[in-house]
Amino acid sequence: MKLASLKGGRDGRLVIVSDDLSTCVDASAIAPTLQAALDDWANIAPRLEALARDLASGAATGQPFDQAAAAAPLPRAYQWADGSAYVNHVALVRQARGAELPDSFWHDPLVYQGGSDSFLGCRDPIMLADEAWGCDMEAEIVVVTDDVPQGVTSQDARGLIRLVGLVNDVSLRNLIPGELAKGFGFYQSKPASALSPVFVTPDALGARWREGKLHGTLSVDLNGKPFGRADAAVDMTFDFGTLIAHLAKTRSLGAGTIVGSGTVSNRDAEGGPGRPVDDGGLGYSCIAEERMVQTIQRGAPETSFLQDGDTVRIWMEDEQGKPIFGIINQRVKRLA
Ligand SMILES: O=C(O)/C=C/C(=O)CC(=O)CC(=O)O
Repeated sequence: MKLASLKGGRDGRLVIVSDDLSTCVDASAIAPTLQAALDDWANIAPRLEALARDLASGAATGQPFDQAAAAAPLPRAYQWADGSAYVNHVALVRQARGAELPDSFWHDPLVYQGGSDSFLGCRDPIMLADEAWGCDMEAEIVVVTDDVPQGVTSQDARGLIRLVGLVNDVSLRNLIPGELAKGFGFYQSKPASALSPVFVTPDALGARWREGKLHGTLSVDLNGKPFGRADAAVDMTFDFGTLIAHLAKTRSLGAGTIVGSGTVSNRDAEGGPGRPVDDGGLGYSCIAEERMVQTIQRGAPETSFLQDGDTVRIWMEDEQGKPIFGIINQRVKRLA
């Protein structure tokens, strides 16, 4: 089942979207918002599934689904906890700012809590006040949990994942070093993130969803050119079950918690940090990685961070080449 929230009010209006994303049907008579559905998932989900079957069979009349009219599936959420499960990414961004990579990062997940009071829709602009802040995209996978009990095992946590989607976890690279040095973690360096227009239940992902990971190429284009083609399941050191168990070690998690994978990042076939797509590699899911590789190879970064007017496109295709979660397609806009 695929779910979205059409823009309207603070929390949007819940719709069920057809598999091919062409049509949707209002589900607000069952649950007005996605959060309301998650709050009572065991009872609500079977009713939503029945409506999804009616949409697929034609028994329910759909309307055209316009991704541009979609808010984030959860326009605001009780919690957004972003992991950093691709240690290749952490190694490169740390190298870029001269910070060490502790060995513990290979067995103890790194997580921060991001702002969840306003997620951007998939076509909302990235409002940037100052290009000197070093604006970067980070293409990631997210899952949404049901209620998670404190102390859950990673195996049980996998069974509490209700939805899967994509995020652009926008980062301001040049604010990060000073902010992390203060000791309380990210705040100003993590502006609003954008979510994919559609979230999908794990069962509807078939074989792409296994062992707590999403399998498939996460495509990232920068200004219309291929920039990243990494596989989301490859080099993911911590699966989502492990990330959730880490989050719930000392407290329970409320239904609707969004958990991020961290920037998807693959090493290249020779074990190196990766090559650009136009050089035959899998590219990068953020600009900071490419800049670091350029610095290693040629002594200085060449690719600019995001400027006014730049566009970022993030999506994952199914076997027929159709976007599974819709497309995040954002333009950077100077904040006047
Ligand atoms: O350590 C840094 O300089 C920056 C790290 C990130 O941006 C981490 C993050 O958001 C999680 C991730 O994408 O892996």
